Amino acid sequence: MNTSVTTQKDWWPSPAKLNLFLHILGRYENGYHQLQSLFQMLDYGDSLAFAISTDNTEIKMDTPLEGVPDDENLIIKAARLLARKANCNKGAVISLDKRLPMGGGIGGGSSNAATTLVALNYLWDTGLSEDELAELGLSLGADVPIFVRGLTAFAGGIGEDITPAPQPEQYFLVANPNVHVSTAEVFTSEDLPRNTPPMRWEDYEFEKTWNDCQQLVANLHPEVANLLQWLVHYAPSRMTGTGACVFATFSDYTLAEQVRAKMPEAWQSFVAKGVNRSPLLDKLEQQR
Ligand SMILES: C[C@@](CO)(OP(=O)(O)O)[C@H](O)COP(=O)(O)OP(=O)(O)OC[C@H]1O[C@@H](n2ccc(N)nc2=O)[C@H](O)[C@@H]1O
Ligand SMILES: Nc1ncnc2c1ncn2[C@@H]1O[C@H](COP(=O)(O)OP(=O)(O)O)[C@@H](O)[C@H]1O
Repeated sequence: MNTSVTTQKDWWPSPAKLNLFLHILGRYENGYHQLQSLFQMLDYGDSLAFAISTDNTEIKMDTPLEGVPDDENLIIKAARLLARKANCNKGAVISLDKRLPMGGGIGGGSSNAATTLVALNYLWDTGLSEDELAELGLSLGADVPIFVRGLTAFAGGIGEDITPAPQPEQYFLVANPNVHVSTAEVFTSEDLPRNTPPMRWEDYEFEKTWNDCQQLVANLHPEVANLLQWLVHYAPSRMTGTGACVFATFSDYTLAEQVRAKMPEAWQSFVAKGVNRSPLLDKLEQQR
């Protein structure tokens, strides 16, 4: 008799974001930059599953991430941080289904950390509030709180000062020029503009904004410039975050897919819908 039992994994979404614009206003004394941005949540991303243990406190990946040792994986860091903060005596074996390019400016690592905090807080029953999770997340990266909150939002400060900003329904063709851009490298460059005047959120219009990192990154990596030049032929296009991914905006899904079909194969790409509420929030609500 076959006694093996297969239990289906319960997957938690870890969505990508786009920075629809990114203005750099200045630099704080600690080296971090004061910015203004619009973080658009997408319905597309990685997924994480958590097997909880109640008899030991071990936290480990069962799907190691190529090039990222477990001790440096933001998923493991987030889980350990939560366990410490909440004096948790449980463990977890974590699976990651990675779809998002790493270091692409679409927030994969930060989103993985936020999903880990939100999911384990529920599965371990550690009872932290959303504010407490966002604060914990900030110590892992400037982008983690916005993924914990899970809303399309304007962000100020270093990215943690969040104002929800629902956007009209749009589709995004997101493409990866296959170059890795380090966020730290961009922010330490002498050539980065750092003097964009502050903008009132109510004055936001896509056409009147830009990404202050785009020119620098396009100069450093001609592939980014080539990709932008190709996309802008079809739709308004811009780089996200500190790069290297680039997006083009469409009001129609089919049109976005048609342009994607024409794209040279060297550029990996996907079409995603912009959402005002992250799929992570929906997943959490389904549990309750
Ligand atoms: C600027 C954004 C826009 O989304 O770039 P992307 O990483 O998404 O491309 C993010 O806020 C990045 O957030 P995140 O990637 O979490 O940043 P962190 O790990 O905290 O910091 C990475 C590096 O960027 C610098 N940094 C980050 C945020 C900020 N407001 N000013 C900075 O100068 C830090 O000095 C650090 O060396
Ligand atoms: N779980 C993770 N997923 C992705 N990257 C991770 C993860 N843990 C650590 N990292 C590191 O964080 C870096 C930035 O990753 P990511 O958040 O995907 O890019 P970006 O901040 O440009 O959107 C990666 O190059 C990688 O070294």
